[in-house]
Amino acid sequence: MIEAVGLTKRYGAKTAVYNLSFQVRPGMVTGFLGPNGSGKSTTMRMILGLDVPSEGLVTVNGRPYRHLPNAPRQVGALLDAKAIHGGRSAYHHLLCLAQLSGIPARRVHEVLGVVGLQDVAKKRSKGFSLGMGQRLGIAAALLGDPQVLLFDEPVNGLDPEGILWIRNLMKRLASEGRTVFVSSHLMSEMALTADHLIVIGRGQLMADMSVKDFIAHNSADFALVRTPDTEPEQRDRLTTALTEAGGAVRPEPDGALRVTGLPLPRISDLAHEADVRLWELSPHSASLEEAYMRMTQGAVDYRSTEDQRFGLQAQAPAGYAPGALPGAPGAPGAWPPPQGAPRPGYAPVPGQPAIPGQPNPYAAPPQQQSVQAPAPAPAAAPEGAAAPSPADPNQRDTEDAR
Ligand SMILES: Nc1ncnc2c1ncn2[C@@H]1O[C@H](COP(=O)(O)OP(=O)(O)OP(=O)(O)O)[C@@H](O)[C@H]1O
Repeated sequence: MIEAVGLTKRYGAKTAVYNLSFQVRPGMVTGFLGPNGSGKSTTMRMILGLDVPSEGLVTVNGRPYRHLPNAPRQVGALLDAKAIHGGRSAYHHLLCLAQLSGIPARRVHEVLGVVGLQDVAKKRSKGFSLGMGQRLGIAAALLGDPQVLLFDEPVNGLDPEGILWIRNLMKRLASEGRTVFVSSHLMSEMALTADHLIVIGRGQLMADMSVKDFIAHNSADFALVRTPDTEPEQRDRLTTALTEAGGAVRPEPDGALRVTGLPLPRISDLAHEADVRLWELSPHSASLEEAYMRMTQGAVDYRSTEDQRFGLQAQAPAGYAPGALPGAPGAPGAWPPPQGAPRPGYAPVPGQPAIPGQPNPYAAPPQQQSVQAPAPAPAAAPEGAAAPSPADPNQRDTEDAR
């Protein structure tokens, strides 16, 4: 179990992590998500005692990492796969680590097999591809057979086969009762791998909940409605009828209508009453990626001028005056938003109005949830965002089930 309480890290004037409190429990894979520069690596470094918190505390199995007896046997981590002495072979790299922690040499052979590097164990690691380096880093994390594992972007550089392998590995480690904490930018991968999510934005906790709840709380279910292409007036008539009935209607690029706020049978009845034929009426749920984009919209430091994310927001409620892009000073999505102001950077929280005093038209049935509106904290745009790496060939491990 990993537990953070009021964890804060400042680098001079820069607050990288602010007042983070969360628990990472054993027996499940917990995904750690956040935009570039949101403080994920800093948090992981503090968990591992590589950075000292400015305030607060983080413990592993009840103790700060530096106070853990024989820490490498309790905690394994992949932080930076490139942090390897390139002149050493994979075998010798692992053997050195094992000897430092009193781990028997036979364990080196075991982990080389687990990660599929047994055939290149004697080769110098400087000739390794990015994916092979990732596997070597994972082998090092597994060396002490630890109960707690941290992986920072473990699928970085892995090809589809490698990604599948690591997905299965993490699930297996969690099913053995271990604590598995993994950061990733790949939402589709997290949706398949993680059971639970901790999401941060600009160093602050934004969500701590199951993947299922996260999607339910941060995405509005919607209906896709399609009228005959050849009769645009039917589409206009239906748009009017649905809007008058309280639905929010947004045209899709392919000519369909995306409708929120009305149940499917009601849409069907309204179409019938308006004498409109339907070619499609289908229910849809947002993906984890869409839910994540909606939640973190206001907490992104780096954004292309061609970024399409704005379109992922739920349509603004009546009376809402859109302004500059979220994050711009003085814009509705500026960080931190003024007290009580609408938050265009976030999907309306289910059960809560997007604008105080007005109903939330996209609301799912009210449920208990723990999305947190970050408290004001000093934050400035960090430098140097890492780009995802292309896939590259990798080895196959001895435990590959396929
Ligand atoms: N040693 C340091 N000195 C000064 N600032 C730092 C240091 N380490 C991190 N930061 C800053 O703290 C912020 C959080 O960085 P961090 O690397 O933890 O984010 P991240 O979420 O891991 O980002 P990414 O997803 O891009 O890897 C960034 O603004 C970064 O520039």
